[in-house]
Amino acid sequence: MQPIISVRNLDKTYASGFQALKNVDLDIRKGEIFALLGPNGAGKTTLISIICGIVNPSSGTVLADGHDVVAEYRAARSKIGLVPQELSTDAFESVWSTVAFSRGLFGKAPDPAHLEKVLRELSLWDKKDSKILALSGGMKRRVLIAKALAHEPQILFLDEPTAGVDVELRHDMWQMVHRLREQGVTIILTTHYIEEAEQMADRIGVILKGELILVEDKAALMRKLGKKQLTLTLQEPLDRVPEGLSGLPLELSDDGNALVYTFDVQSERTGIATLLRQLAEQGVDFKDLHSSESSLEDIFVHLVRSNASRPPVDAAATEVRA
Ligand SMILES: Nc1ncnc2c1ncn2[C@@H]1O[C@H](COP(=O)(O)OP(=O)(O)OP(=O)(O)O)[C@@H](O)[C@H]1O
Repeated sequence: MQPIISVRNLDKTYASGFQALKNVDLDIRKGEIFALLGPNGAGKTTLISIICGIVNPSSGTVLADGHDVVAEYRAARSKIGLVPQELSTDAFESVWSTVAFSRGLFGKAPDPAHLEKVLRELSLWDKKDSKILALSGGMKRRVLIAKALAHEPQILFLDEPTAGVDVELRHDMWQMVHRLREQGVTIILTTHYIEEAEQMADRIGVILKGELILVEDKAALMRKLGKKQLTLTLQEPLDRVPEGLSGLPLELSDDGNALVYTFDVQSERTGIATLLRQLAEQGVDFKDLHSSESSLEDIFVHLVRSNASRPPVDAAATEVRA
């Protein structure tokens, strides 16, 4: 199937000389939930802004549903809904008129029934006549989503959708995302919250210093990079890992009450049988054991750390950062 978004050889150097994106290639599949992860300043917003036609690329191409986002801006943009991080709408407008205006921007005929559905789903219906300025921060976030959905986009971008929102709104957003996916909408979200990506995404892309260093199915990513740990709670505390066990990937907990054995999820042989035999030989008794798997967060921290020593993408980057 043709990807709904196709990014090729994308570079972005801002006027300051700062290279925010370097040679990004990315295909987004129709109907998937794609999470773009990366630390502050990695280039997530820049990438989204280019796909949405708000920022021009320095080189490379982006097609949204087959339309070039620069050459065929209007056609491409009409397929896309963008929920930005901040509201830059007229504070004196009512919720209804600002959302209706957003729909009109894309040349869509008025459709009060659709707008009502969107506002109801976002628990904004009883606020439809309120002025934006009179809304709470959370309600303003809901208005941003309503605006993005007003023209029935096939692709929805959510830039840090749940940063600073309360539990209820976060829950509502996740539900909304799943509902939209059921309707066939493709969703791309950026997030700092690994938990969010872990719970919601089908695929994950990791962006670091302007480079997309990894794109993977979430399940495969967790299988590939995930580690499992087996924790053995000891009968008697130890003050160090016994000599005879020193060749194994074992660590003693700080209080000396548990031994933690780490192994690859992928590898065929976990070494657990050997571990248990050697423990018995060394006379180490345990009263309990449990295993746990690394979270996406562990994987992400590991990725960022192991890439921390990479050189910046160009010399200008060093200057700006210095
Ligand atoms: N208009 C601009 N001019 C110069 N540099 C810019 C401009 N916009 C962004 N940058 C720089 O480009 C880099 C990437 O910024 P971007 O906003 O894309 O990152 P991000 O991954 O979205 O970060 P965050 O998680 O903090 O939102 C940053 O170092 C930023 O300072």
